[in-house]
Amino acid sequence: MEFTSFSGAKRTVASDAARRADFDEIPIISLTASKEEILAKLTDACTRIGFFYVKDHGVPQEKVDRMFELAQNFFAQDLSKKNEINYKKSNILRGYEPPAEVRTDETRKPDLNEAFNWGYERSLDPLWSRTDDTEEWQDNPMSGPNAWPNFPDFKETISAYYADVLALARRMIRLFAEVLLLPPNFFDPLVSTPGAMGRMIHYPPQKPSDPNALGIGAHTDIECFTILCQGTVPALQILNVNGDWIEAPPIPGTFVVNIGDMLARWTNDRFISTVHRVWNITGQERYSIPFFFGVNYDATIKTLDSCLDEGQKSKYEPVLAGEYVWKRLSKSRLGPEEVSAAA
Ligand SMILES: O=C(O)CCC(=O)C(=O)O
Ligand SMILES: [Fe+2]
Repeated sequence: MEFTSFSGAKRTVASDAARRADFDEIPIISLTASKEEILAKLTDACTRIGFFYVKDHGVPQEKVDRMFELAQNFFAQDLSKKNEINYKKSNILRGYEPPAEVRTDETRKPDLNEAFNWGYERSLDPLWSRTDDTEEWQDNPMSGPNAWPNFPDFKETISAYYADVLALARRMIRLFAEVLLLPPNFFDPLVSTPGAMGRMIHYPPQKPSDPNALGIGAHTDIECFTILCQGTVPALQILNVNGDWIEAPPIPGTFVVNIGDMLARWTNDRFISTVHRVWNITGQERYSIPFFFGVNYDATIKTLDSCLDEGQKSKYEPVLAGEYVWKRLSKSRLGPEEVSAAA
């Protein structure tokens, strides 16, 4: 079987069945280890696997727990209530996505999950909100206001979590800069108002007999990297280099971090953006909270010279971050006519 991701990359898939990851197949990196150890483990994980767990990350468990409680309560509402903020009412795809509408893997049925999506606002960013409470949207297809629901403590709960994960992401991108032998602050000016989107996702249990309808179809992530909080129900699977699906179960106190296509483009695939999917055959409701960290939407992603050998050309054309994210997200969420009308 061959699978083509939205980024155009082709991967071989040996079989639809998944197996448990062997020890060390998805490394666990402690962020309180020595810098030397962190950089060595990150280098290996980013260049060989594209996925790893982080522990000792500094985000308090209470903030995580409150997010999962919020997710359960929010998704328990009637569909009509949730649809008051349907993402099709937002011209930047923010708000509520009902089940079976988004087709992340174009070759299969739409995803079974329902989700709430929100994006960066200065009012959510401690770097800005202490000094400035005006929002200034950048001139690109992804910047703009969120679609917050009328639901108790919604924005407050999300703000508390998002601020900490945003700080963690800015810390991680400094580490990635060092892995790439760049100055640690290389990316800092590019993440002052970053394209940083959060999602709360609910995956209903599904029958194992229909692998064509998945919680979320096979895909690679779009942004630089993802910080995923998995909750307690295992269902995430990643495609290893041999074309085998391996399970990446939740580990208490950790986040899963995976490299996305922006960092793959930046590094000419020295950093690997790995295909993954969610297949929830546990019989339980599953909730997860990914955070997708990209650069400012007006930044250009052009392969770093240090990732090209002398005279080597990049596989990737330079792209404007906001346009790239819009193209990819709208492809799976809007019909082709709506995408060209909105372009
Ligand atoms: O829910 C998960 O475990 C993964 C979600 C995911 O891959 C995504 O939203 O891109
Ligand atoms: Fe993903």
